[in-house]
Amino acid sequence: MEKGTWVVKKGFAEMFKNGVIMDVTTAEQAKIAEEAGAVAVMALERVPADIRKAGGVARMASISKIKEIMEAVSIPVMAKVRIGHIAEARVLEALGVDFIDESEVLTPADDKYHINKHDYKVPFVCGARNLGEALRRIAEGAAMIRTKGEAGTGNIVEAVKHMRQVMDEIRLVQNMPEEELVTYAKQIGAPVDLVAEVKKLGRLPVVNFAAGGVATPADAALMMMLGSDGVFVGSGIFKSKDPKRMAKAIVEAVLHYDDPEKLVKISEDVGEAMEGLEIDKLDVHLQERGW
Ligand SMILES: O=C(CO)[C@H](O)[C@H](O)COP(=O)(O)O
Repeated sequence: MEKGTWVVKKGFAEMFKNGVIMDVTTAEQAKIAEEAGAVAVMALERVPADIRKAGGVARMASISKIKEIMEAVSIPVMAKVRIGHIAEARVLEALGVDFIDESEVLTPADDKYHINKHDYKVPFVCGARNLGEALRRIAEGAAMIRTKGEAGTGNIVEAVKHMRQVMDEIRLVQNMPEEELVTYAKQIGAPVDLVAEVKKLGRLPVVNFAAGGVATPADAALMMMLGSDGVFVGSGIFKSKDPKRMAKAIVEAVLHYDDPEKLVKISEDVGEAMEGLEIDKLDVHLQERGW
């Protein structure tokens, strides 16, 4: 099958279903993620909790860092670019990463436009807080969506809010009479053909993962219970007391989210979770980036 077609990009994303994608900043962390059963890793300079602490401008990771991670593992390697940074995206595509995350966790490069992702052979994942935002990203060519949550906080409340919002809107569209679709599409700023596809499928046309704030196995299970296709975790693993155990437990929790007895076992002895932050006390809300 020809590389870079819509079918291949979307199908590749579907292979991550029911899995955990872990942010990693070194080869050593990438190996921990792979051994824990992560379906992919996301190479970046710092996990979101440290990006938050450091402040300043957060950019695509250095080439040497991404290469180090690509050489360390055999699972797919994703990497982040700044919103709208078409040059960072071309660099990552040429480098041969498996997936690009056009991410609000990095400082946006363009305050109006996202990347035209149809123009690339490499698939993209993008963040969204509601159905309109998710469908705008898909219209631009995103082959995978992740709800944004509030990355780096260890606080699951925003991830829950965004997943519930997307799921509520999908249910609304499913029950909507055909004649209301055009007006609704206009209201949420989404192409009407994609709104019609959501109505037909009863879900987004691409996989939808949860991200931002997952800090315990129960948080990961919660996102699956709410209808997520899988989970991204960064700070929740590598800012916990015992990343190896936490990583394994989160992978297990995603697989067995509907089995409370198993979740008891999985949640035992994971060590201390990362410290959490209250959303109203934050200086920066990363989720507000993207349009
Ligand atoms: O940025 C991401 C996806 O693009 C991260 O994978 C995710 O949001 C991590 O958040 P956290 O550090 O809160 O787990």
